[in-house]
Amino acid sequence: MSPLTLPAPGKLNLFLHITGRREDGYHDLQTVFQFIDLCDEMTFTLTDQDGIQIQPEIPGVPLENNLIYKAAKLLEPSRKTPKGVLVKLDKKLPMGGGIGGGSSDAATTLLALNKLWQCEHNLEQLAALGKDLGADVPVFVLGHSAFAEGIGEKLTKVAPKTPYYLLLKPNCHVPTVQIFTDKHLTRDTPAIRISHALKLDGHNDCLEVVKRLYPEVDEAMTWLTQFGDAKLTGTGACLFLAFDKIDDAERVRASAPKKWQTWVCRGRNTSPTHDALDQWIA
Ligand SMILES: C[C@@](CO)(OP(=O)(O)O)[C@H](O)COP(=O)(O)OP(=O)(O)OC[C@H]1O[C@@H](n2ccc(N)nc2=O)[C@H](O)[C@@H]1O
Ligand SMILES: Nc1ncnc2c1ncn2[C@@H]1O[C@H](COP(=O)(O)OP(=O)(O)O)[C@@H](O)[C@H]1O
Repeated sequence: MSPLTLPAPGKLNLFLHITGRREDGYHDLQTVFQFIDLCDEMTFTLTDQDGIQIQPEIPGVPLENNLIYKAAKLLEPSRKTPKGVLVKLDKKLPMGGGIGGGSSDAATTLLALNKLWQCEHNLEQLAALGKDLGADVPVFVLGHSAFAEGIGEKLTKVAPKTPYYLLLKPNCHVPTVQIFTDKHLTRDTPAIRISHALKLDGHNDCLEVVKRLYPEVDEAMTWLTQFGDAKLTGTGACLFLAFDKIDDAERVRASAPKKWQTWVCRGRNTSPTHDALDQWIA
């Protein structure tokens, strides 16, 4: 069987409203997830030797903690072949930036190995398997932009506009749990109806807490806001600003302070992983 190469896209939270807190500490939220065409690239090759290998190692992430490894382990019991797998990872998505690279790698692994190992799960089964790896895994598995509710698990397909985005990463890593446990986080944004999700100019309830804890995010937000309605994705640290024209996005990018990593990318309402998988011939 030929190797399978797939992109694993990042995502943006076009807004993120926190509408409540549950007894188990998890938060009720409402958000719109949209994919971007900035992607990790993953190549899956079946091996005669049993086992799951990942190359290169992600610095600071032991093999057993790598979400690719965890996703592969979840599928091992249902594989119809004794073969192992070698996963080559070309990491392009910044880690811990709120663009979901780890979750996307995990989802892409589930989709790829479901084919290569002939596990024969449908997308709903794969999404259910993946959700314990991270709240964002199901949306990547299902492969369509979505309005999410509950703790992020109730997904309804939506198709927001697909502008160009200038994506900016301040030089800090924001742990999701730190933001969700901060006493200053507001948790009382009134719930909206899905019919308002794409009309309303939503906000990100995590922003004020993230800016307070990470002055560099505050500084980057102040800089990007000069050019328009900049937003934080997820719990940060990445910020983004939408543009109709790629040239405008590139112009602002060229003027960004060099201490920050920046990208120009485009919103996508279907996952590039699914598009590539549909074209794959074994
Ligand atoms: C809130 C989002 C929006 O996209 O943030 P980002 O991670 O993308 O920044 C995600 O859903 C996060 O997904 P993920 O990072 O996979 O979170 P998980 O591993 O499921 O949870 C990490 C921690 O965040 C908190 N958490 C997460 C989701 C939620 N609805 N309520 C919470 O309180 C919990 O403390 C949990 O232990
Ligand atoms: N394959 C992977 N890619 C990225 N991060 C991973 C991976 N496996 C485990 N991780 C861990 O997950 C953390 C969150 O990663 P990521 O999904 O990129 O961030 P976020 O949820 O903020 O978008 C990383 O800091 C890293 O420790």
